[in-house]
Amino acid sequence: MQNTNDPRVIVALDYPSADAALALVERLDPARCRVKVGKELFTRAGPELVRRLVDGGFDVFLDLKYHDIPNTVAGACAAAADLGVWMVNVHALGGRAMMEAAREALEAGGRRPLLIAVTVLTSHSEADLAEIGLAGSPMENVQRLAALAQGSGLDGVVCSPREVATLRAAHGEGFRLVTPGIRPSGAALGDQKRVMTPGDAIRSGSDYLVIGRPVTGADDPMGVLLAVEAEIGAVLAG
Ligand SMILES: O=c1ccn([C@@H]2O[C@H](COP(=O)(O)O)[C@@H](O)[C@H]2O)c(=O)[nH]1
Repeated sequence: MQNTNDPRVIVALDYPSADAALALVERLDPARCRVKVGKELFTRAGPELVRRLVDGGFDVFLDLKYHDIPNTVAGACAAAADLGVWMVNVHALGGRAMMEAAREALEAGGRRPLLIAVTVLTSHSEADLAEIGLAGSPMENVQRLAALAQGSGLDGVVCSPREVATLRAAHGEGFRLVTPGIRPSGAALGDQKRVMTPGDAIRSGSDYLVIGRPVTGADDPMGVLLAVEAEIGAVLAG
């Protein structure tokens, strides 16, 4: 079984209402997984739900991917910290000044959440990047943006599990690598393009695995979660 002091799975609560999210959350153990609130649920249910999850003992990753002028992002990060979240994120494409402003805003507060940056979305391929004017492979872009994020004082990045081994070698153990694009063997990819299985992601050195639809869209979400936990546990046990 995985180390319950530092659960590696972050369940993406991509639901259209607080009630739908809470129906799953009530079956989750905060000692065994973390939860992520993203744009859909936050826009529907707002800070009230985030507070409720925090009060329920969950480490909450507020995944709103802030990308705006530095002053605006700094204010948004301070507001996220006030909610008591465990982790908050920005887009690395917002640049150094924005990321530094976000970090400084969090350092000025009492309880400092982890601050990480999205590099290249896991739904993007090299062709998608070319279309928006970013030359090079996803790996090259992820490497460049991860270096910028670390240089701006951030705690880690969001990347696909496929880039984890390279980033781990470049940035060391303390730099958090958070990976969506997790698909248990045989699961539908949906819109994800750069994916790995839970076991392979852990083997590659991923710190935290973000898993949404394979769990939330399953007939038996808890069964899928237990299988993911067992797959991770087997890798961690060596
Ligand atoms: O590059 C990124 C950044 C964030 N996400 C988020 O992770 C989950 C993944 O959900 P699945 O259903 O397991 O695909 C989702 O909330 C995304 O907003 C990402 O997928 N890729």
